[in-house]
Amino acid sequence: MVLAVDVGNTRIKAAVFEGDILVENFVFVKNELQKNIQNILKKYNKFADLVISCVGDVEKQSFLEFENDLKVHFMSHEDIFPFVNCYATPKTLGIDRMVLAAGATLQFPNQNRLVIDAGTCVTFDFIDEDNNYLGGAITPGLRLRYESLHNYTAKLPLLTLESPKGLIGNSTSDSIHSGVVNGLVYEIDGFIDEYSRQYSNFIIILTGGDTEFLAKRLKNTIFANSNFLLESLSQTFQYKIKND
Ligand SMILES: Nc1ncnc2c1ncn2[C@@H]1O[C@H](COP(=O)(O)OP(=O)(O)O)[C@@H](O)[C@H]1O
Ligand SMILES: CC(C)(COP(=O)(O)O)[C@@H](O)C(=O)NCCC(=O)O
Ligand SMILES: [K+]
Repeated sequence: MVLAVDVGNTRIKAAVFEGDILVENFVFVKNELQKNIQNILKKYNKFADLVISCVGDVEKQSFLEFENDLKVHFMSHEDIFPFVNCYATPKTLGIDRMVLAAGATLQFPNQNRLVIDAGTCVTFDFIDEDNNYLGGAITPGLRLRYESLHNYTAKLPLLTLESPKGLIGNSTSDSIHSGVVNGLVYEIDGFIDEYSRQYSNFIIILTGGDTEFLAKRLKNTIFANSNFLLESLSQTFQYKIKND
């Protein structure tokens, strides 16, 4: 069994894999990392590997204490990936984005792929049909947009995610919900439309904490899978073992 852990900038996601099958998944916050991992290890008690993709500020040491129980692998830029990295600054590319690109390459062979990860930030990653990772875009995610409006103004309240009542916000809160939610939805659809002008055919994968909320609001057809990063992490790890 493999325990895959994704440390994002907001939350930590973990999933238990038996071969390719996702058996159970977990979400927790940074300061409950060790307690949660311990509980998962105790519950299944037959893990061989712990594989981690980390872009959040969690110390490596927090995972190394589990080395007595299983093998601990941190995905890194030095690993083998199934695509050619054409990013001009490959060493600064988020390891989560590399894992997403690897998952898209392995799961959807011989086609152009656009991966959209709606987490703390919304990231776009494009891998062409020849398996060249070209790059993409980074923009603030939904919660970050609400927080920025509050943190950088004197008068705007901090609101939590809500469906806008319509296009035209008729109060401060309605205006914020329309701006944040409609704004991101139009942005994503706008990006997809622009990609469509350059590439006649590509599949779109949407993942991250805001997947469900966004999926039903986009006009474009996408393949929505909240677990895509964890599944990709497990697949990238298997790929690394086979090709090392
Ligand atoms: N319990 C929660 N806590 C924080 N964010 C949440 C929660 N549930 C859903 N979200 C949404 O998930 C997004 C963050 O996604 P996530 O995948 O956890 O980010 P990251 O991978 O960057 O840690 C936020 O924009 C927020 O709207
Ligand atoms: C862009 C990110 C902050 C996204 O993080 P997340 O929203 O998943 O927490 C992360 O992929 C990162 O730190 N990237 C480094 C810069 C780059 O990818 O070019
Ligand atoms: K992201």
